[in-house]
Amino acid sequence: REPGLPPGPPTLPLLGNLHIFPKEFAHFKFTEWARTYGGIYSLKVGSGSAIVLTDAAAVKELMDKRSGSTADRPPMHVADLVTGGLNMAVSRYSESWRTLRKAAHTILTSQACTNHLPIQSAEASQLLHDILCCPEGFYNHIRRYGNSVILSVLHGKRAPRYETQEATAFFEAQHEWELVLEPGATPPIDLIPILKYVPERWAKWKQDCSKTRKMQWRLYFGLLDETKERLNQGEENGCFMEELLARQVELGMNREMTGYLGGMLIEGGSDTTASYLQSLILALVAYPDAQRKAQEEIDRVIGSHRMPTLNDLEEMPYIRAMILENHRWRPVAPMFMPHRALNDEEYKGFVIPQGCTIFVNIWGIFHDPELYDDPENFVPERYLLNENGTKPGTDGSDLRPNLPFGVGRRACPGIHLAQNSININAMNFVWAFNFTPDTDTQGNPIHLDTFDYTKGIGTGPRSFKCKITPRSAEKANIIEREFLEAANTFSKFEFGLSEEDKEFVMRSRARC
Ligand code: HEM
Repeated sequence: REPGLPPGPPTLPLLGNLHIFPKEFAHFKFTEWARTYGGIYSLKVGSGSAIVLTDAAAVKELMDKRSGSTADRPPMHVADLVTGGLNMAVSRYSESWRTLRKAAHTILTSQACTNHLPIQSAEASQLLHDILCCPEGFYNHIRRYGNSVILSVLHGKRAPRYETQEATAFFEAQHEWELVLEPGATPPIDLIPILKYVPERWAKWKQDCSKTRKMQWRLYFGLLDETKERLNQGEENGCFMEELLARQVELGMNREMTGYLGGMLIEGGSDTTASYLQSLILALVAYPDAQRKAQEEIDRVIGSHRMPTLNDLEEMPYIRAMILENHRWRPVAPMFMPHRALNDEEYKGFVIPQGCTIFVNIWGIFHDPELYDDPENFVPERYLLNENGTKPGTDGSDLRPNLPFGVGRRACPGIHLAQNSININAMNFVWAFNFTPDTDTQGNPIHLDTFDYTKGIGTGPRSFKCKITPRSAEKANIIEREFLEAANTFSKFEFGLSEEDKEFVMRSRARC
């Protein structure tokens, strides 16, 4: 370990800490080390260094205030092979990243997302309807919802079923992409660059990259061409890609960048939103008191005769607290995405060397007993005390409520769209349903493992079982009615549907 680096676990010659570097669920090990080595510590990976931040003040200073110096991403050769360097989330802090990022900000403004609320609310009403008709399928209904919202808002084309061609194509391409990105799936190409030159026929990982690239291209550029076709025929529906195509030259985007931006935003927005909502259901089942309090509040504010709308949230401090608590309890990206230092930085006497990888261990911060009372449990009440949920007498001013969406120049550009989805559905869920544990053959509740999560940079609960029942016949009727009324909003996003999709749409609108 070079002088000036923050402390960290003991190293071995040549390997550094490589032999103990966690291959999965790194946030748990990183948090354990933080409790020993402190809020800023370092890991040696061969001759390279990684800095792990589990300290809110350090995150604020280094990642937000000095973002110009910490907004790079570590090089990832496999990502470049698949995306040609055009995936905004993993691409380096480069000219093309800046162009893509600017384009994303141009379309995903708060106002633009508000303009798309009708389709988001219509999709949310289908989600309630799907759960009402087939509660045991809730996990995939939510996944369909997450995907269909982003497909509609971005590409103007919705996925009425989980099996709709575009949804399936996305889930399959995404699965391949995640496999390619998984640590250990490829040789350490970024550490030993000569491996890049192994011919494809001898390198399975290169074949996997080509396969993933083809799958992504087919979907992303297929959607782009469909949007162009609709524009040519004068059938605009106001989706974001239409705007992007119209402003392509002004934004400095070529065809490849436009197609990839549209595609990578599906990646960024689809399963993240779904994972958040799946975690919320897990929490509602595992913490019945919190569920009851949220229901009491929504009953008081809304009653039984109508569904909630986004404007109602202002009147519901407990549900707002529950939404923040779900971000804290099970963050969708427990270590954000790795950043990289562009320059040497100095912080509290430590050196953060140029070129090092920086991990923001948001899990460790959100589960720090120094900051939060009873951090392992889902306790929305903490966010009624103050906006950061910290325990009395603690200074939480280095935190901020939107911290789960990332830091500095890399912070999530989809935050407005995501928050609208989260807010609408969180209210809908507690208004509409009771969520209880599944039972065994003797009728005993089955204990839920609230740590059974998927691996990866973005994580969510693995598929789990629970019982979901409507809270009243009146509410079930309102859900049916709202879903039928949504048909109007859906109609301009339902073109080119397969025969199976058309039949599904007809059947689902005929009866539950
Ligand atoms: C619950 C929902 C979501 C959460 C919690 C979330 C969180 C995050 C986080 C933590 C990052 C990494 C920030 C960093 O490295 O500092 C990120 C990046 C990103 N997110 Fe989201 N996100 C969500 C939804 C969305 C949606 C709906 C979209 C698209 C419409 C989206 C698009 C992106 C993109 C493109 C990036 C990469 C930004 C860059 O590297 O410049 N996300 N998000």
